[in-house]
Amino acid sequence: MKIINKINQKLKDGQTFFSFEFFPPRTEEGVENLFERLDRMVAYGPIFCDITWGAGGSTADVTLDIATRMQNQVCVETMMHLTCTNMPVEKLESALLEVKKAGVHNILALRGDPPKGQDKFEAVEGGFSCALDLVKYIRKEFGDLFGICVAGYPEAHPDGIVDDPELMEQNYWADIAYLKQKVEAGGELIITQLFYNTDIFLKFVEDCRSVGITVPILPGIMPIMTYGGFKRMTGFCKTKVPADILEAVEAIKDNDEAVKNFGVDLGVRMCRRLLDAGVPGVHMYTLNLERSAVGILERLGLIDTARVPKPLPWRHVPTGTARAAESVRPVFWSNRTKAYLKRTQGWPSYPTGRWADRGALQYGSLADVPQYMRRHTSTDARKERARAAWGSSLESEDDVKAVFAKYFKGEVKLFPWSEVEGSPEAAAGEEALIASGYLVINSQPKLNGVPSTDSAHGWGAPGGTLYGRAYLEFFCSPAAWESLRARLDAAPSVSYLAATAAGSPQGNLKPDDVVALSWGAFPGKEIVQPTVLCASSFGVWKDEAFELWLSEWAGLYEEGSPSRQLLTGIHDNWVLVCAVDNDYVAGDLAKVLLG
Ligand SMILES: Cc1cc2nc3c(=O)[nH]c(=O)nc-3n(C[C@H](O)[C@H](O)[C@H](O)COP(=O)(O)OP(=O)(O)OC[C@H]3O[C@@H](n4cnc5c(N)ncnc54)[C@H](O)[C@@H]3O)c2cc1C
Ligand SMILES: NC(=O)c1ccc[n+]([C@@H]2O[C@H](COP(=O)([O-])OP(=O)(O)OC[C@H]3O[C@@H](n4cnc5c(N)ncnc54)[C@H](O)[C@@H]3O)[C@@H](O)[C@H]2O)c1
Repeated sequence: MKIINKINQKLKDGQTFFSFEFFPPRTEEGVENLFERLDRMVAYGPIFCDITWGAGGSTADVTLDIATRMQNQVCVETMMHLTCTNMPVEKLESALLEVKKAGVHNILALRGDPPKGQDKFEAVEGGFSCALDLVKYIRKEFGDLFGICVAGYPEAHPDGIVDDPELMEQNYWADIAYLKQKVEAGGELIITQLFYNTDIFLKFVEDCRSVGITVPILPGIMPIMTYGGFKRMTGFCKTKVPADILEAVEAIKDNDEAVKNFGVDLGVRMCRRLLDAGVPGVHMYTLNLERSAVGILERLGLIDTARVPKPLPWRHVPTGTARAAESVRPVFWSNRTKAYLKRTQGWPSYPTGRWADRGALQYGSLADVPQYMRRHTSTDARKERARAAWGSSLESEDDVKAVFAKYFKGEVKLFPWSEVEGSPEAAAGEEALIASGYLVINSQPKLNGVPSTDSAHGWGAPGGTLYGRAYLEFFCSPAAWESLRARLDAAPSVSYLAATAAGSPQGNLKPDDVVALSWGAFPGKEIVQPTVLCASSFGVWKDEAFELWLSEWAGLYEEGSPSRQLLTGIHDNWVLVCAVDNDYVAGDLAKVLLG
């Protein structure tokens, strides 16, 4: 969906909004860290996130890949920066075709800075010499498909900043006249260069309006995070820093913590002034860091880190994309959303309703998701981190059990069966179950009439009432399975499925059974039923769940080592069980399992 349409809706509803800008990290490790941060920051509900295009096109492939993953895996409306530097038209066209295919339909069209070692911008052969040409090109070749944003300079573009006041004034107005051309050619939104004097920004907006530029103008806010970074950036951009700010920063320049805190205080003051003056939203230059941008927004009351909004129990897909209408997902992937989205790429949604044919669900093969099968072990640094969390060597099944226990107590934040770092939502009885030898990998608590605003289990709009059947999924040893199976068969309200790595699923659910696991009643709406246990998907999931023993965990240790043998043995012999207690009022699933 075009970002401008989302902004127009916010303007109509009188709601303030914010957005986050990121840049492509230089290493693979950095990219993975960025995605973890994105997961956390997107949960706060930015209206969009954008990713920069490295100077001179140096990060083209990484930027394209990150933009694609942001839109389709992190599920946030994404805008990609694109510049003309070193980009002949054919390269621009192929980049645009690639993002079009990936569903990234918002572009920040820029000229770009001159390549390193060159003072003046010169168009590459067969390329464009200014952002205006790029905007025109995108509109000519792609019609109205892309939402186009352009850059604005409240203090004029640095090339036009000169000492002579008369010439400066001329350059300032020439820049505004040129900005108007960019808008007339198709620019629907303006984001500005950083500034520290809010009066200058407000005057710039007024001046733009005076020449007939009517599109929204978002202030680019760069929180001061380090003294060095602040000096470098304001020097490079020729930013006018008010004397009181400069003095305050100079006085604390050797105290990094004080500089960061000052940056947050200043960001809050600047944004408050801008919002009070009628600016509709703020664009945060995050520099890929969380603390300052989130700190500012929290103090402005635009986000509440203690209550992160959750429209559904799982991350929703941006409106306007093919998956936007999706409202149901199988429970198995609840901690592996990205792998699920990858394996179901091309589905409009999980088939629901009376005529849905779930027997024919076509999941992508495991080979399509290598990135997500080695989430915690994809780089040496990650392997190191995972070994620190799960043990540098494992001697017995008790050592393995201890890792699960620590994860559910929140003492370990990494887990082979979860893409995200953090502590799982507590369900009933995991501790006792793990102590009894059940290696729990997923669970859902029994809910019977919990308010949708509940701090632990809430999701959806306020005013709703939530229900859920207790669900537990775990590996158990072949010896434990014998007696457990008899108890599960005898329990009147329990449905279950079980399988070994090599075997087919067995249990008391039929292949086309679907059990509702969570549902909510909201005023004026039909029942929403976002999580299900889908029997036909279990066969697909169990291969993934077993494979994670090997790709995420056993692979940390040397071939032939006792640790690797231990984990491979569990993979080869243990049973994966998923069980649901249909009695969400009086059922006690943990009791059935413990016997
Ligand atoms: C929000 C934002 C994001 C940015 N992101 C990136 C990024 O991801 N990657 C990156 O490399 N750089 C980025 N930049 C920097 C940007 O590429 C540079 O500032 C560059 O020097 C100018 O780009 P532009 O799109 O503003 O250029 P343009 O709009 O083309 O303008 C450049 C200058 O030339 C003048 N000019 C150009 N053509 C004409 C004309 N026909 N008539 C009159 N005047 C003209 C303009 O007035 C202006 O002074 C970003 C800048 C901003 C503000
Ligand atoms: N608003 C901007 O003007 C802006 C934004 C992004 C990038 N850029 C320029 O693009 C080029 C490539 O940037 P990169 O992402 O590869 O790495 P980088 O290391 O130069 O910049 C890292 C990040 O800092 C921020 N940033 C950099 N220059 C900025 C500026 N002048 N104003 C506001 N924010 C700025 C952006 O978020 C950028 O992604 C550089 O020349 C950079 O200065 C400018």
